[in-house]
Amino acid sequence: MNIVKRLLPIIAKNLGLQPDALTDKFTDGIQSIKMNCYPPCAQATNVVGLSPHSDAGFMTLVLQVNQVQVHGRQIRRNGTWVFVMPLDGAFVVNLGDTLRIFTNGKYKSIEHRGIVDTAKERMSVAAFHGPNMHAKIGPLEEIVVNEVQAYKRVDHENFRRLFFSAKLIGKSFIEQMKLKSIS
Ligand SMILES: O=C(O)CCC(=O)C(=O)O
Ligand SMILES: [Fe+2]
Repeated sequence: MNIVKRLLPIIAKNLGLQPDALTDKFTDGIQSIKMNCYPPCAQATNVVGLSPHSDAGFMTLVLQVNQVQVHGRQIRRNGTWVFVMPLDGAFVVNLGDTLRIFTNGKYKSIEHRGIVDTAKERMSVAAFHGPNMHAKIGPLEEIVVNEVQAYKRVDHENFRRLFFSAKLIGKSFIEQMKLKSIS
């Protein structure tokens, strides 16, 4: 959580906001950890490792824990799946849907998926970071005074309920959060 907290004033500054614009939301913010294991599969091209999705939280730090350089992770860029190779000792940072919503779409959450290898096992640890449960999930007021609000504003609890009841299908979850008047 400390890494994310250090990035908050930098993101706020980048958006032209006061440095503490995001700080309060991350007092007692939520952090959860998930471990992923992708065993090798001879029929790798016929199976799914992890379905395409964007993470619902604010920011995810992903660490590949075994040192094998495998083609295990892809992001979708301009409609094409691109491999993201791990760097030794470095996190991969995913921007999540909550960051996208807070910034009214200025920061894009990234669609990604897990790929299985024919010969090598891959393991990763994903640390998901989100605001506290009192924070509303919606575009920051300071941003939407000057522009059209693109996403709904909901209670954090409802937001999480919506996410966990949705299927992991690409960007379908964030689509639900869009306001209908926005194409
Ligand atoms: O294993 C990976 O690199 C991806 C993990 C992931 O996207 C997730 O757990 O949400
Ligand atoms: Fe993910």
